[in-house]
Amino acid sequence: MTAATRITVRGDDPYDVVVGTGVLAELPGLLGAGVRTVAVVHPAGLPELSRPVCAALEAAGYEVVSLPVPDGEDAKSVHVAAELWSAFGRYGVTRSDAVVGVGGGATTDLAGFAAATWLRGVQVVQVPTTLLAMVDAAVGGKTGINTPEGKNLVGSFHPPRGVLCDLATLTTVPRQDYVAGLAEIVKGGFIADPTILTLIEDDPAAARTPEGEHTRELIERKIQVKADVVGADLRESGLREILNYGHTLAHAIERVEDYRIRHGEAVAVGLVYAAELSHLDGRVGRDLVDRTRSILESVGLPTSYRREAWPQLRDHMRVDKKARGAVLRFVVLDGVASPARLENPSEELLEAAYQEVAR
Ligand SMILES: NC(=O)c1ccc[n+]([C@@H]2O[C@H](COP(=O)([O-])OP(=O)(O)OC[C@H]3O[C@@H](n4cnc5c(N)ncnc54)[C@H](O)[C@@H]3O)[C@@H](O)[C@H]2O)c1
Ligand SMILES: O=C(O)C(=O)C[C@@H](O)[C@H](O)[C@H](O)COP(=O)(O)O
Ligand SMILES: [Zn+2]
Repeated sequence: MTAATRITVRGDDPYDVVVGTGVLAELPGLLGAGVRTVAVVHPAGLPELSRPVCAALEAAGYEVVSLPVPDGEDAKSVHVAAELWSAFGRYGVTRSDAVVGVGGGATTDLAGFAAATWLRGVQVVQVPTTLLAMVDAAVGGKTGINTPEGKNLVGSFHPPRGVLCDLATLTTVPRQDYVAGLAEIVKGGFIADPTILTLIEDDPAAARTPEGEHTRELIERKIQVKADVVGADLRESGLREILNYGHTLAHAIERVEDYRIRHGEAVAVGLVYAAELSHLDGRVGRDLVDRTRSILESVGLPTSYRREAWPQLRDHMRVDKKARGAVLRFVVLDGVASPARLENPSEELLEAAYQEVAR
């Protein structure tokens, strides 16, 4: 066990992100007063993650309902959400009760969405167990599910009551899933915290493991970036869009792949595309694009995608949430830690940037 760090997310309903190793005992303290029943939503195939959570809650006197859901992205569907709503009804989850989401970002997105919609909103505490979920998905209150038309198209802003990141859970995360989480950390480096970039550049091999010398610092720095942004702009009326850097293309790739590519891997390609757009629009030098590619490749993330997919990708980008009518809007960079918006880029620019990531 290590001493816990508490990162506070400000806003109308502030909450803490608790980070440490062996910190599960902190979980009951994150629930609000008056909770009796806790519905624990978790991937069906990972009972070793949900069992200790349920046990800690039972030991603290809560009535615990264990609700297994499909693994990964398959959980983010209206059908699975409907099954959770039925279960909440059967087990009598009331407005004074709580949902706890345990798992990767897909599970916490679904659990948050189910909590946001049940009885028009019950409290949720997130217990992320992947790198990506700790540094991004579980923090900030964006919840969502996918529809046949695209990624996260249905959802709500529903901040958690608290977030518990037990770093001990990271030791079992498959290596490729762990590395995928680094894409969101690198994103945080480019939009806001350049120290993240130098920490990875100094020792990329260490960054790839939960045991790395700077792992905890990388995690806490990225959580701080996210906390600062969502604390100032929960509903993405402006500033929060910077967290979407790289995501316009990434979500289109995920849709084209029918979600059989990891979110973080698609984000890695999307980060290179956004850097290329920034360069071709005359905002940054080629060095920033090269640095983006080099840092992502140094940890084993992809930086290119199929050339022939462009027409399909372009079509899917239409439903990006930053679009306004037919006008596409991108987060780009004017430099490291200097995000900006690119509105209504020409088709030529969009395609020219894609040619640079195409293989
Ligand atoms: N809401 C947000 O702000 C936000 C931000 C970023 C990403 N996301 C979403 O997060 C999702 C991606 O999250 P992810 O990368 O965690 O993927 P994921 O949830 O699919 O998890 C990856 C895999 O790891 C398994 N797993 C989880 N914890 C484990 C553990 N401790 N040990 C072993 N296996 C474990 C999962 O069951 C899954 O098979 C996407 O749906 C993405 O859209 C949301
Ligand atoms: O928190 C945010 O805001 C983000 O954009 C973080 C992203 O990493 C995340 O993938 C998010 O779910 C994308 O949001 P969307 O609104 O484009 O679906
Ligand atoms: Zn993301």
